[in-house]
Amino acid sequence: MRDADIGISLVERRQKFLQQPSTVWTRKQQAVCVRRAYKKYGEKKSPNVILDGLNMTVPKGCIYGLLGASGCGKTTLLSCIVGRRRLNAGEIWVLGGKPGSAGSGVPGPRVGYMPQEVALNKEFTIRESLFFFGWINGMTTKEINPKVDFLIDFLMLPSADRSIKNLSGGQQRRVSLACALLNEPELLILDEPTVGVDPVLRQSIWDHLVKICKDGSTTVIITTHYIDETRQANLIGLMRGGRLLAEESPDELLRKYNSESLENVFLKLSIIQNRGKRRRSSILHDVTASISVPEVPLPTGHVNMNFDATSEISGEFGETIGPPSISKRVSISNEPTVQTLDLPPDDEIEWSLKDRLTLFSSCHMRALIWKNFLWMWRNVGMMMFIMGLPIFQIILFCLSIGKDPVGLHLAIVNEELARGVRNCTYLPPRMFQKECENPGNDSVCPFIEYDCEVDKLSCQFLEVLQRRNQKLDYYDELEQAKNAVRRGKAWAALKFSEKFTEALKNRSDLTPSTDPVLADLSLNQSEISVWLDQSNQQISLLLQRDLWESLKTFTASVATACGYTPRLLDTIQFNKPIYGPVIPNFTEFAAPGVMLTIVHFLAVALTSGAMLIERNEGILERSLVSGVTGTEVLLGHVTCQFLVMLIQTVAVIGVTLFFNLTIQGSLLTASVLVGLTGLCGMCFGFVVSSVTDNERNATYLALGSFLPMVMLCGIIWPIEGMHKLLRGFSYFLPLTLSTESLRSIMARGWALYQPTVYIGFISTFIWIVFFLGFSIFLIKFKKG
Ligand SMILES: Nc1ncnc2c1ncn2[C@@H]1O[C@H](COP(=O)(O)OP(=O)(O)OP(=O)(O)O)[C@@H](O)[C@H]1O
Repeated sequence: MRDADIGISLVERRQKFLQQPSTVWTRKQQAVCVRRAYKKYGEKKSPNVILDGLNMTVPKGCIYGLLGASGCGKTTLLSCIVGRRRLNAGEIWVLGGKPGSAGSGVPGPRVGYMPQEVALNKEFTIRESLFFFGWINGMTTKEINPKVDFLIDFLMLPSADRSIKNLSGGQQRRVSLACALLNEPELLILDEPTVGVDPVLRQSIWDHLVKICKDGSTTVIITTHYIDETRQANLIGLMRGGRLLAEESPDELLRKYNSESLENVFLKLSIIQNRGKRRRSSILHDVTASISVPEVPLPTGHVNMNFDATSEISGEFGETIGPPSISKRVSISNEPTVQTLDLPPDDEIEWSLKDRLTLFSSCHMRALIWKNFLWMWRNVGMMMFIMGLPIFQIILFCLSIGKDPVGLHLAIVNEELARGVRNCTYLPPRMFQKECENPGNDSVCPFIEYDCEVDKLSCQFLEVLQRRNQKLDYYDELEQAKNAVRRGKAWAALKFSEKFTEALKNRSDLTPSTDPVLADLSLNQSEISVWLDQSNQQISLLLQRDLWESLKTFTASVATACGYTPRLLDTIQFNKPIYGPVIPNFTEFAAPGVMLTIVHFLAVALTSGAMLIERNEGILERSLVSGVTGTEVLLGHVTCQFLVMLIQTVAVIGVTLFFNLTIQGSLLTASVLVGLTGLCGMCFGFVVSSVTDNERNATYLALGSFLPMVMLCGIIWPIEGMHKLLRGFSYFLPLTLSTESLRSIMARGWALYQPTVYIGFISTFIWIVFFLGFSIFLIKFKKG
């Protein structure tokens, strides 16, 4: 306020303002000044125009009642004023600055905002809610305490320790009002604060507003559906069709329109506005014709409204006259004469380098971290579930995935044994006898120990095979065995010919001079014929491996028994592996990827859920209006959820150790990578919650990204087996390089200096920075 203005009344100040040319300086002296505001929603082709060249002037120290039908755009206008939505065109000055501009203090504690929705954490008590908003507005605990008592008493609220969720809708709105009043801001913006409030309390709320505005230090903009309660306002703005039909004091409006009530004034103004439009229906014409509207003199200096057939009435009063900035309607304003005046230069707001470089304020961070921890505490059951989930999932993985299948049925036809008795069941390995009634000599495999003189070598091979925990079912005929495979009763049919042993022994006698027919016969008879069910790759690969391994053991045993070196038939020697177990298993391969996927996606679910709750309940919006920045909100969540992630990381590594999964490398390096991946998931969760509007879409996005990630990041299948194009793309996904890195730490024992390992760390770090930056950008710039 200018020194010269101090001490003069609001009415005098307003008159003075109306008489002087409109300049940036005069606009900055108002609490709020909106000029030629244009705002639309929707597509370019069919825009839904909400503000259409609206002008509004709210002098400091006044109570401004913003009235209008439901859906006329009051909330939209207010959220543009507090800097949470952007105009498509036009300008807004709030407390001397442009909302959202550096150093304007808006959003910030200078503005108290009570949105239409309750915008409170339902799990918190009244006291906790007030403390949160007090702290983010820079108040100390000592300052808040007496205020809490006053507001509870004044707004007739129940005990301060009552949970918000246990309050009635009206009580919740009063707590919301208390949060806006708490820090006594310079500008109070209240969106329907008196809904559901009984008349006595409504009156005392108005009395309170009148009291705080009296000395000019507070300005109130209030929207309400109870038109007549705004009689106590200093100014009323009647909004319709994207503009203000009038902006006057209640008494002046009643006088000008010769009306008893403000509702009547609104009705008359609406009719005036409609007259300018082409008559859309005869009914509307009949209605408007039946109501008499007085000739209204316009304030000095303004031309009469020009109701031509193609234009609409803008109906502005005083300074509010202004042309729609974008629509092609006919202008009825004389303001252009004012606009052509040379405007004084814009005041530069002091904005130091320190302010620019400050990433977060300690009071905001304290309040946000406290709120997040309190939220977790109030949802302790859910938090325990979230922390326990990775343990449960890793246990499930270790118990169910990657172990060799056992008990697979093999259909055996061993023609070396007598018919009929081939169906007998064999006892477990090493007790290699048949459980047959009256077994004859030919009906049992005749030996346990290996002996060069044996006449049934097929039995020796089968014993070795049986030791690998597969089930051998005996059939008389090959066709029966094959049918067993066809019917799914067995995974393979194996046949030993009648002369298997003899032919096998004859193999060593084969020379180039042997009759080829005899040689061929001998080779055929000494072969084990196998028919596999290859419909399941894992099982058929395993059976092939078992058959090769059994054959190797069998030949080595026979060679030894016959006095040869066991390596006689070994032409390839697999030595002790350089990395990994002698018998590799899928668990060891998949474990690193599975661990990272679990930690990553649980973090996505946790953060996106928490952020969406905060945003959809309006708490985020309200905090941002109080001056909290997107960066601070994210940092607050990162701090709290990092703790959850630490617990999850320790749990995941602990379960891995418990199940004896190989961790050859440093436990610390592996844990840090798991933790970083969780952090990366957390930041992805922020992105998910920023780009989606509700939990359902967030779930679709998170689920939609889960499977491609699992498939493309080399978690269940080596990247080397992918299509060439996909392989290239896969390296740009968040879990690919980190999975490879963790696998190298766990299976190969590689340290951080190995490129594969540190590239995994670098890639995860880059993704964290990208996701975090992108979500900060979205929070900051994704405004309606
Ligand atoms: N984010 C949005 N996207 C598209 N349309 C929107 C959006 N927000 C509001 N609208 C539309 O803009 C119009 C004005 O909404 P707004 O909430 O500002 O009205 P209001 O005057 O505050 O209504 P009420 O008094 O019922 O709260 C409505 O038609 C609404 O459907």
